[in-house]
Amino acid sequence: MANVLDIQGLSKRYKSVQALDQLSISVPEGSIYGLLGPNGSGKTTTLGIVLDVINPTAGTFRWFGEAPSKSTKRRIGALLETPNFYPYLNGFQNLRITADIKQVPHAQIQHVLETVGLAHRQHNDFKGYSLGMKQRLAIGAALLGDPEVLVLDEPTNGLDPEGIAEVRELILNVAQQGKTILLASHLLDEVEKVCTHMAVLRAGKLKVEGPVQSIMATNDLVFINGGASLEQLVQIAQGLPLVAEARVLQQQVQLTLQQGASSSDLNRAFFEAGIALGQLNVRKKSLESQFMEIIKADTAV
Ligand SMILES: Nc1ncnc2c1ncn2[C@@H]1O[C@H](COP(=O)(O)OP(=O)(O)OP(=O)(O)O)[C@@H](O)[C@H]1O
Repeated sequence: MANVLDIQGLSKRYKSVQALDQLSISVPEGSIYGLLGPNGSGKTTTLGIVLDVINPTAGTFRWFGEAPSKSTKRRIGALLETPNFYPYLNGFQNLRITADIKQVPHAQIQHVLETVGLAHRQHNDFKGYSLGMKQRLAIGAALLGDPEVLVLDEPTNGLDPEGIAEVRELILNVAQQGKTILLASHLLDEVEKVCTHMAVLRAGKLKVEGPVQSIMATNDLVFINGGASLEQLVQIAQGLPLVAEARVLQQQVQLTLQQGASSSDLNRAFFEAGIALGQLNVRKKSLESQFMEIIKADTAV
């Protein structure tokens, strides 16, 4: 899979604040790529730089394998801030103004309204739209010009649960049309539910990057018991190189495995230590607990 965006060693300094520090990430074509991090971690700065509204202090980026230019810009649709729609114009009329500004044929408006699920409400005034509808219209404005990539900064911020669900569904629909989506979010849940790939930023530094599935698949929690006392199991586990952490937790032993180690490796290691485990259960850690660990690991350094 080709990358639509390659970022190399990107840094941004605002006086005393290092907003971005040597960020290198790649966004694969067709992915929904989540830039995840707490407030102030550098997400908006990253998006601003790749959209050419913020100048980097150092580093480079390439869109579609090319240096950024007017022609690469035309292939990108972006929503960094909520656009100022006219409250007394309807959805269609508002998009027509955007289409004129972007010099996009009006013929595209209908298709965009259908994509964002507002075709049936296009003749209603913008002021009567729900928050979710307003945000969907804003995404529609970014889709005018039929861009290959859609860049969204915190697309569900400030929405009610219904609006959040609508926007998430829309993001998935747009991705199904073959577009790549790069979004910034501080919501783990959002990235977990919507994204195929992710990068975690903390204080401008990249902490982890990869497919969401593989990031979530690492460091599974394993629960064991039987074959020996809980204390003995912990002691043996702590001596095994494939175990990162072991502790007694409610009549079982909870283990975290080293990256790459599997539960069958663990079973074998116990067997070789003369213990036939009575029970072994694997529980995938939530992205949230992994995220907290990534953040903690950083502050501990
Ligand atoms: N124009 C600016 N002048 C000075 N500092 C800035 C400016 N823009 C951003 N910063 C600082 O750079 C750091 C990164 O900010 P950025 O907005 O990129 O983070 P973010 O992850 O998008 O956070 P948020 O979700 O709060 O917007 C923060 O410490 C922020 O205060």
